[in-house]
Parts: sequence; structure tokens; C-alpha cells
Amino acid sequence: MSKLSKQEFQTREQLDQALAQHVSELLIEAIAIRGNATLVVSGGTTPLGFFGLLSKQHLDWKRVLVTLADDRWLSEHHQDSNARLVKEHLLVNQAAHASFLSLKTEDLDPDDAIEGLQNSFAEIGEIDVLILGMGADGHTASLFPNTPSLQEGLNIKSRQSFIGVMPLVAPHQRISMTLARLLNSRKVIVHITGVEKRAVFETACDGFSPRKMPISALIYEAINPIALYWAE
Ligand SMILES: O=C(O)C(O)[C@@H](O)[C@H](O)[C@H](O)COP(=O)(O)O
Repeated sequence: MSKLSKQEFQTREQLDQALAQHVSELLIEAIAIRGNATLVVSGGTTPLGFFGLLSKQHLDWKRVLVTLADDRWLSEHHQDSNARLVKEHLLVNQAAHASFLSLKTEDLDPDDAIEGLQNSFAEIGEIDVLILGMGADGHTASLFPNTPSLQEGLNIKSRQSFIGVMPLVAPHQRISMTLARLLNSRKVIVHITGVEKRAVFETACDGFSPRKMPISALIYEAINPIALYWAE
């Protein structure tokens, strides 16, 4: 298992503040060492407050590339688009100077976009900071339990960086980074709130059950440090 640390906060506001500060420091460090930084974020409702605070951090955002761990296969104008979420809540204020690489292409089907994305992401190399959420079913990114493409998504020897996904219990066809690509990150942060999700996360830590709880594969297969950021 990876080196897992757990950061707990009294309130979600304190969590968002601390996470924005920490991610900002990681990006500044990456820029100092390599000249640029890659930040991969997730969608959902949890990161909204954090995005707002991170967007106000002073750092050389021109040198930061922001992209997503997964997205829904929807127009960027759709309210459920993660690209829309990031553009409206993160790529504002200071962070408006960052570049953004969307996972959504003009292709009708996410499977048709995989090769092109694969090439773009080969140039990116190792991700500096990856921030993931988690669903109460143990999914992370769009690696959902029991979906047909999950086997490829969880194969850490796979050279494939993305899979197309149709979740059984959530709306919209999606594209997701594979576990192998997610794990090619210098720092992985799991950002969750609430007691229910915390219990799910602890269960995932207690046993390797990737098909039932894909987040457990992330926890068990990671080589680089993982940090849980949690508040009730
Ligand atoms: O785009 C997405 O929906 C995700 O990347 C997904 O993995 C998300 O992080 C979890 O479903 C948690 O979502 P909430 O924050 O809304 O609970």
C-alpha cells in the first residue's frame, strides 16, 4: 500500500482553505523545479469551495496546465460538464492565467477520443498534483464499480490512459483516466466530506476490492504518497 496520510478538519471551510494552500505550495514547488506544473482535478460538488479559494492563490498560473481526471461526454455548456465547472469556478481570478486541456472532443463517442487524448497526455508526462473525489459507492474519477470497461480501467500494466464509461447508477456517458494514468502522479489527494464517505473510504483502506470499490485499487496500487483531506 502507498504511504497514506490523513488530514482532518473541523469544518469544510477549514478543509478548503488548507487544501488550497497545500496545492498552491505544491504547484509553486513544481514550477521552481521543472518550470511548469500540471494540476488534474475532478468534478462533482465537493471541490466548489476549494476551487474558489485556489483560484485566488498567487502563483505563476501561466505555467500551470489544468485538466480533469474525468468528464461527462456532454457539451461544455451543459450544467453537468466538468469542463464548465472548472472554467467557471477554478479558471477565474488569478487562475484565469492557467491553460486548460479539456477531455471532451467533437467525437460522438468517448472511445473515439481515446487515441488523441493519449497522445496529448503522453507529452504531459507525470502529473504534479492529482485531486480526486469519491462517490458513496467507492468510485473515483469515473472508475465506477461493475462497469464493462472497468477491467481495462484498473489494469495498472495498461498503456491506455483513458476509458469510455457508461455508469450503471449515474447519468451520462463519460471519459475517465485509467488507474495507470492516475497513478502516474507525484502527489495524489483524495478530497471527501461527510461521515458516510469517510466510512466508505476506511472500508476501502481495510481491503483490496477493486471491482466493488475502485478507490481501494488507488489506495493499494499507489507508489507515491496519497493524502486524504476530510471534514465532516
Ligand atoms: O465528475 C465527477 O463526478 C467525478 O470526478 C466523481 O468521481 C466525483 O468526484 C464523485 O462522484 C464525488 O462527487 P461529489 O463531490 O458530487 O460527491
